[in-house]
Amino acid sequence: MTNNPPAPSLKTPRSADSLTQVLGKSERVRDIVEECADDLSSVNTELKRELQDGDVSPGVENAIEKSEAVETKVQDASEVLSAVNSELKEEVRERHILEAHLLSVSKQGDDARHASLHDPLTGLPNRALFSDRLEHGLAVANRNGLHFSVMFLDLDDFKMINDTYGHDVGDVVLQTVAGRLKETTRDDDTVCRYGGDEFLYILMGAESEHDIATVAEKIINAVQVPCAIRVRDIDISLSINPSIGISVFPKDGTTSGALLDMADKAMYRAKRSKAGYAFASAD
Ligand SMILES: Nc1nc2c(ncn2[C@@H]2O[C@H](COP(=O)(O)OP(=O)(O)OP(=O)(O)O)[C@@H](O)[C@H]2O)c(=O)[nH]1
Repeated sequence: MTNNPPAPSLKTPRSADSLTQVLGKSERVRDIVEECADDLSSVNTELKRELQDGDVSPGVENAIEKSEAVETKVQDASEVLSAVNSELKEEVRERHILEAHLLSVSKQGDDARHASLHDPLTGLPNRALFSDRLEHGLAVANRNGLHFSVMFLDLDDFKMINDTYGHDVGDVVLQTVAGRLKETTRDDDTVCRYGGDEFLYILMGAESEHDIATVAEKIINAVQVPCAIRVRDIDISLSINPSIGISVFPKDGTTSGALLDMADKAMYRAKRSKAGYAFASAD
């Protein structure tokens, strides 16, 4: 039987801060060693003067020689320590640069991830993130026998705002509406910008039509509040109504596609009837 050597364990490299602490300790040791070298040197100088002034025994002469040898060693050690500390200082400097670079790369990764999952105009989750959350919601609801609903919200006559006041004003309206939708969302829920003037909600937990309708009314009331916008130095107030279609899991569908499709159709019914919101129906 052959004994394989144990795999080398990978240790996390020391951080620049931790290396700085080591450097601090090493510099304190170097200071002490330097001090010892200076003390030894002055003692040895004194002893040598005594040696020149008078007779001393061979034993003392021997001791002085040894003491001078120790002085040389301590001085050498102090120089080596200084050189080691200089290298350590350079290491700390490089580690700082490396850490700053890693931080910036990691931030760029976070920013790119955030950008790929959020709508740049409103900051809301985008379609991709919504799909992910919807699939997750389906899995959780399936596993635990829970209910949830999907709301498809489309703004009424939004094109008219763009056509009348310009695209930039339309953008501000979309941002204002998005902010209000976010405010009416609970932590468990998700709201996303699906595209153009369309938004989607996942409403976890609400089971009865009455509860879901209450949330839909709350959303409509929030969106309907007139938007105060300054257009080319003139303050205007723009009102917009949403139409909401609602599908409920598992009654109206058990896949994301089916739930979105049912909510979309219900939204068009709500828009046609100007009812504000409508639940999906089998017809
Ligand atoms: N300002 C702005 N407009 C956008 C943006 N994305 C899409 N739109 C416009 O949003 C409008 C959406 O129009 P529709 O939903 O088809 O029409 P609508 O006027 O809302 O009519 P209904 O939905 O039938 O009530 C179009 O004019 C698009 O050009 C955007 O990011 N900013």
